[in-house]
Amino acid sequence: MSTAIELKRVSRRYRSATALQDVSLRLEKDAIHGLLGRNGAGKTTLMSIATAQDWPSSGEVRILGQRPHENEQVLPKICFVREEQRYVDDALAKHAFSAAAQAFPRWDAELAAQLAREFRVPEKTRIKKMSRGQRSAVGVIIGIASRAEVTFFDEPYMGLDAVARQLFYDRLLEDYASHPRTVVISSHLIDEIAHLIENVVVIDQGQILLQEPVEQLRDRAVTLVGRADAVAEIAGTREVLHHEAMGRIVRTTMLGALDDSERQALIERDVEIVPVSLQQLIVRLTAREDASNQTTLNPSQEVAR
Ligand SMILES: Nc1ncnc2c1ncn2[C@@H]1O[C@H](COP(=O)(O)OP(=O)(O)OP(=O)(O)O)[C@@H](O)[C@H]1O
Repeated sequence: MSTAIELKRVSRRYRSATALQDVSLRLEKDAIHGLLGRNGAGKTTLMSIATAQDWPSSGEVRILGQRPHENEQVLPKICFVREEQRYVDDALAKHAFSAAAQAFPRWDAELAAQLAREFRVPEKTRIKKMSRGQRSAVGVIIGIASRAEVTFFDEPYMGLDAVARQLFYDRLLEDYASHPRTVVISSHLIDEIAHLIENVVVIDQGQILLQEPVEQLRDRAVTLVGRADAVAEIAGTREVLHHEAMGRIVRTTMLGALDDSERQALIERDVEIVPVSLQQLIVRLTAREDASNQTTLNPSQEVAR
């Protein structure tokens, strides 16, 4: 595995808060990673430090094997799309795109123009005067068309409607397939980006709680729907993450994969196996992790909104 992003014991302390606490992380090159966590978990801080827009209080960062801070060799290879991006006062979208063309060597102007039409970005409205969704679209277009080797999207969907969000996911995946690169997306909409990401990183209170390939994570649990006695029989001594009863029918999410004989037994007893929601699984697993870390969090608190 080749590493694109590496943090070694990175901390970021503010006078009143510790945003990152001794974070060590290696993210694989040419993969799409999801950075998930509750409000204030440290996602933006981590991204700001990895993209050299902020300095760590201690620890080291390597992007494509180099320190990114004040490094003219590696900075053009990094794109950071964030909500509070500042633009020149009277800038139109085309001005932001020209600036991006200067900043990113692999910029594709035709792709940017095509995306601007698809996202319906107005040509003659100053970015400052655009709606929130239109401004987000400008950022998303820059993130995709920059083709930067390492691209960070910090909650890129703010203000984007459902059609525009789907367009973002589709176009990002298409362009990623033809131009592989390393992408990190922070999001609260876990199930919405689940099909996009290959690797999940969950951060909470400035620390990494979980890092795992999505497929592996999904295999950790199953959800069964069927008669209570049949489901209980299969569940056996497995750890139950979630349980709902609807009359005699129950819906139970439990840890542990099923073997062939258990699958056969489920068919015979008319118990259905349904896909586990990644959002549910992460919420439950991190609540468990929190409890075992003996933090003061209430286990019912959720990682995602
Ligand atoms: N400039 C700052 N001064 C003081 N504290 C800060 C500053 N920036 C961030 N923090 C604190 O650091 C912690 C992490 O903030 P960060 O913005 O990284 O979280 P986040 O995971 O991106 O949250 P959200 O999902 O709400 O955007 C929070 O407790 C926040 O209050």
